[in-house]
Amino acid sequence: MCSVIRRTKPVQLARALRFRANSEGSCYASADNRHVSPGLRSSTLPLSPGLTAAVRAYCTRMARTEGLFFRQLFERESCTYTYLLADTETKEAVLIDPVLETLNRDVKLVKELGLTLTVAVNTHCHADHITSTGLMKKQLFGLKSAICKHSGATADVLLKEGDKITFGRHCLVARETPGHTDGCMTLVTGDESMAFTGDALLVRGCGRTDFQQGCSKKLYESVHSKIFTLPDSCLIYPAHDYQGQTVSTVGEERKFNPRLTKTLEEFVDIMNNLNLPRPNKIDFAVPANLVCGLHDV
Ligand SMILES: N[C@@H](CCC(=O)N[C@@H](CSS)C(=O)NCC(=O)O)C(=O)O
Repeated sequence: MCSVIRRTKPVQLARALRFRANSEGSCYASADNRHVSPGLRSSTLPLSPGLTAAVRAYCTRMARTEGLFFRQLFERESCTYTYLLADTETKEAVLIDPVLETLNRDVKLVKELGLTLTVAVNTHCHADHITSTGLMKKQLFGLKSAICKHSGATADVLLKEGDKITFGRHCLVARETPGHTDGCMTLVTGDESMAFTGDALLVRGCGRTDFQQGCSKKLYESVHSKIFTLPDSCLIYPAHDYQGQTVSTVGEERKFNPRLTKTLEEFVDIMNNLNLPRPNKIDFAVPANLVCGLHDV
């Protein structure tokens, strides 16, 4: 941590982070906000240039792309991150991996911000929670659902390698990253500054490969060829985190990921011995997600 941050008391840092969020509208301390007083008012807080720079460096959840609104949202039961991106001028927006439990929160936010949500995309057919894309389409006129064509799921848009989801002046480019499931995609911003990796790559981890067409060899190849080839500075935004980590970078994961820095053989061995319990909701989440979450609604 840089020296300016080290000298800053936690409450000052929290205020500073919220100030940046309010003034730029492109930063949101989602998971950390759970520990910040909701009544904290920060709009009058002056920031020295040094602190501004430090906060910028610290708060990597800020979009670095001019005119790109970005917000990371959290669903606590499944520890899923949902991401809202929008063009600050045209207000066209895209939502990544929305969860049924937080449907109302997300719809309310989109409406409050005056955004036109054009696409709600799932990075894959999730096994641990039900997507809200189907129900959200009933609430937001014109919204289209999207998922990878190899997922086996129905959606308005079936994506394949290289397809672009455009919103205003920005876009997300689909990279197929199978291994956790056959239909996993990583969505990369047009300038390669951010990658939404779903369950292919997690912060210091990766998705499990023991169900839903999981294949550890495929996952290793996907991450190395489609994610680790992005610039080192590219921010990694995963679909889940179980330890409160919110973001990483390609450079960090290439160096420090305890699984993917290993050889293929060692990786396969690690993945074969994770011994994780089955996700609690898998038996009804998968069939529901194959139809955008509308199964038996
Ligand atoms: N306990 C949770 C499921 C936790 C889990 O298995 N997470 C998946 C991603 S969601 S299918 C995973 O790949 N984890 C990798 C890891 O190393 O933890 C539940 O019951 O839902």
